[in-house]
Amino acid sequence: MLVTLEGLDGSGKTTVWEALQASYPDATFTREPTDSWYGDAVYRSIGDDDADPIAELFLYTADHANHLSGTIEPALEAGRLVISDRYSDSRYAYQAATLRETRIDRPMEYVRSIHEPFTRAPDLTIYLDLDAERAAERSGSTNKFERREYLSVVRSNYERLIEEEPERFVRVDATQPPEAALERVESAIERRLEE
Ligand SMILES: Nc1ncnc2c1ncn2[C@@H]1O[C@H](COP(=O)(O)OP(=O)(O)O)[C@@H](O)[C@H]1O
Ligand SMILES: Cc1cn([C@H]2C[C@H](O)[C@@H](COP(=O)(O)OP(=O)(O)O)O2)c(=O)[nH]c1=O
Repeated sequence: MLVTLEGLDGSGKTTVWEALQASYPDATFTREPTDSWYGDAVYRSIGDDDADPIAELFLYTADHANHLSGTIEPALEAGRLVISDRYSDSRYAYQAATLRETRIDRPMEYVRSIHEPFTRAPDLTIYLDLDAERAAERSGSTNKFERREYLSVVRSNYERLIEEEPERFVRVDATQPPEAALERVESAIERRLEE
């Protein structure tokens, strides 16, 4: 089973992902951007305020393709529970926002269309729900994506994704204390494992 954690920067995904490692010692814990050289290229682009948004989309997508074939699919084929800190929905929400600056219309549909032929949808996606203002504050606004105005567009993109696939997403209030958020996440995973 593939579980993904999504949400704005600062919503507490990494905090939850780290804590889950104690609860699921046999699971495969992974993340995007990855720690491969593709992920290094992505981080270079994140650090470049003038990066071309289309080029950046393809860097993220290359990293995802390699993540899928090298980590996710082998672990799933071995019957393991896989828990990923960010996955395809991050592209659908974030790159759909950056591509607004380009001549591509319907950017979210475009980003989904380039994933659709090869990606694998998660079985469960936990959405850590936090408003853009608090997300920018908590993340420290250290990169170009962590600004309130941009994050509010990303947040509305996530809302669209949830609306389209309500059965895949479980929304967890990220304003509650970390222990309470973790409890909600664990019970959502348990419920899905039992189904
Ligand atoms: N539920 C929470 N309430 C308040 N602060 C939190 C919570 N979860 C995480 N934080 C803090 O917010 C910051 C960002 O958390 P992090 O887990 O790195 O988020 P993300 O991976 O989503 O960017 C960290 O300083 C972390 O300690
Ligand atoms: C995986 C992914 C991340 N991002 C962005 C979100 C973050 O601002 C940045 C780095 O991701 P990440 O290291 O997960 O940041 P955080 O822990 O603060 O949430 O890259 C995208 O724009 N698209 C993507 O597909």
